[in-house]
Amino acid sequence: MSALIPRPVTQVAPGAVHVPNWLTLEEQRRLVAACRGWAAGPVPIRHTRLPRGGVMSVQTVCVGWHWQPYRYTRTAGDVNGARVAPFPHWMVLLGRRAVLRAYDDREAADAYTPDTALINFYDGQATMGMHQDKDEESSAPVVSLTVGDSCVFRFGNTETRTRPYTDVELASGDLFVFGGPSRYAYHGVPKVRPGTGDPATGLRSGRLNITMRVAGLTDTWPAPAAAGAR
Ligand SMILES: O=C(O)CCC(=O)C(=O)O
Ligand SMILES: [Fe+2]
Repeated sequence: MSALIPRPVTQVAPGAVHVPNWLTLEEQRRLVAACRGWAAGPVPIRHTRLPRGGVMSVQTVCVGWHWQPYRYTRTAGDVNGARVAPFPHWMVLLGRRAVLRAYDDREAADAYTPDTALINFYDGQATMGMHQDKDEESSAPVVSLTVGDSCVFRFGNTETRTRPYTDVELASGDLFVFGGPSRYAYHGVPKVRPGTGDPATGLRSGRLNITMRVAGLTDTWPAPAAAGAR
């Protein structure tokens, strides 16, 4: 297919849109570099511990608000107690462009102000079970980006974690947005395809996934003063 012809957008379910090859290689490179920085700190990337003692196979670091099962906080009490990195304005703008591309709705795009992102790193074995994203106070759409290895993204229904679902192949640069009637659909990643990513993104192996959301929370206390600033 000619590079000049935009690839079609696929509606997987009402409000759930897949846009293949949305990010340029340069944008993917910049995302990889930004995520590398966040993975190093102030809260290092880690396998999230689950309340019943398990650990997730995916590694996750958050910006804006820290997610741990099943709430958002400003500080990472389950990691090192540090405050998470701020949500950068350039990522707000990227989120708005994503919503505009997915829904072709300027008003919805302009109103979209993501304030948290989960950055997930999958090695060849990592998977994510079927779940709903429902710890946010807002029902604004979730914007998901893939860089690196492809995966099978299973997009289901709002009622059960089982069928009916659609298996979507998400490749490097792809955008997936789910909002509206699909905002609370169950979804998961049953399989990553090792070796399918282009090392030119800066990611030698594995799959990077960034999901932006609107946590919709307000701070009840001011940020702790920096050491020495009292
Ligand atoms: O890796 C993905 O594509 C999905 C990630 C996800 O569902 C989540 O972080 O809640
Ligand atoms: Fe999710």
